[in-house]
Amino acid sequence: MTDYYLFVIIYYVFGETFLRPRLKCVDGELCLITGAGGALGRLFALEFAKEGADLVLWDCNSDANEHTARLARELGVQVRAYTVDLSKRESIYEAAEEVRADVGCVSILVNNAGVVAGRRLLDCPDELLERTLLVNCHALFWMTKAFLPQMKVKNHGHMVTVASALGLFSTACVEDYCASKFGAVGFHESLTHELLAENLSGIKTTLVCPYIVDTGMFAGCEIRKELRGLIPPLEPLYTVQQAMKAILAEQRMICIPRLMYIPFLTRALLPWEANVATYRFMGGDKCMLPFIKNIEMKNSSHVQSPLDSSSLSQPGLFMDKCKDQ
Ligand SMILES: NC(=O)C1=CN([C@@H]2O[C@H](COP(=O)(O)OP(=O)(O)OC[C@H]3O[C@@H](n4cnc5c(N)ncnc54)[C@H](OP(=O)(O)O)[C@@H]3O)[C@@H](O)[C@H]2O)C=CC1
Ligand SMILES: CC1=C(/C=C/C(C)=C/C=C/C(C)=C/C=O)C(C)(C)CCC1
Repeated sequence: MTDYYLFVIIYYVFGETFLRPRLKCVDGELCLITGAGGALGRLFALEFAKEGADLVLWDCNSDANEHTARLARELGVQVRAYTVDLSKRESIYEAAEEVRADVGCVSILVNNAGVVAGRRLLDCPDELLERTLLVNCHALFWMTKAFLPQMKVKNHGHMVTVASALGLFSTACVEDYCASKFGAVGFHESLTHELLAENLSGIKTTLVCPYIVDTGMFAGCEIRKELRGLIPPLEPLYTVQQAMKAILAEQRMICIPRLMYIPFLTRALLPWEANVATYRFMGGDKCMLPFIKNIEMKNSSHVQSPLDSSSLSQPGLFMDKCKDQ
């Protein structure tokens, strides 16, 4: 018995590190992507379309979502776009009903949509902090309740959670975001254990934890100048291609780049003060300050108008277009 588990542990440690995994085929699967109008969501849609999966695209930004849908249709797959506000449970359940009636059972769910308040906690309107938790974390509950039951019936499916490196270790001034992404990681892991405990081995899970990606969401966030060449912000396409490889290999988790496993491990292994010293040395302690300053500057130079849609996608701006729907 002990020998068996020892063998299994060694097999997976070395297997995952050294063996080239076989990639699964998702041709003909129905894949739902949230935040599909955004940078990574759009790229996920196009990568899944290239693999032959039909798509259901959700976003609160109808124009951006439709744009993704048009691009994906050009690749020859079936695509339906839905305007959904993920911060509202009812909006999720209603859209899920519509999807079931329109196209049937979703077999791959990519929970990708995410937001950040982008303000210092004490300066941030409560609603903006709440929104981060609702979109990045609570929505995972409702999405799972809406789509997992059909996967369970067939013991077939794949749940992908796009979390963040900031769901594995944290930094200053993004309390809302870290709380939501640590929540997403915990949710994802617990769900994975539950599926395994129920012997539902046909339902796969993948957790995606990227470092800064050059999509504009964290524009300005930077570490110490001398180290920026060593750990540069990630290209969006590279990020999604790495995530796709992990998904198709049915890998349980991926940090992008792999270097991000180091702060994840040292957070747990080193004494707190040693981690603080490392953060200070690498500029990880104040990396969010220029990002927040950026948003403050945009907010202060912006005359707020409900008709001015250019303001709405910027994090930290109090007007939230989703609220108007
Ligand atoms: N960019 C980065 O540095 C990193 C990002 N991530 C994660 O990757 C994911 C994608 O990020 P990225 O592509 O950069 O972000 P984007 O802002 O480009 O895309 C997010 C999309 O989600 C949409 N969205 C926001 N709120 C809601 C809502 N309430 N209901 C429905 N849709 C909503 C956005 O619409 P709108 O634009 O109109 O608000 C946007 O289209 C997020 O989960 C993010 O946390 C992880 C690590 C690093
Ligand atoms: C804290 C810290 C670092 C910086 C991390 C950063 C800057 C992460 C940004 C992540 C983002 C923006 C994720 C979005 O989801 C280092 C230098 C890697 C190592 C030391 C600890």
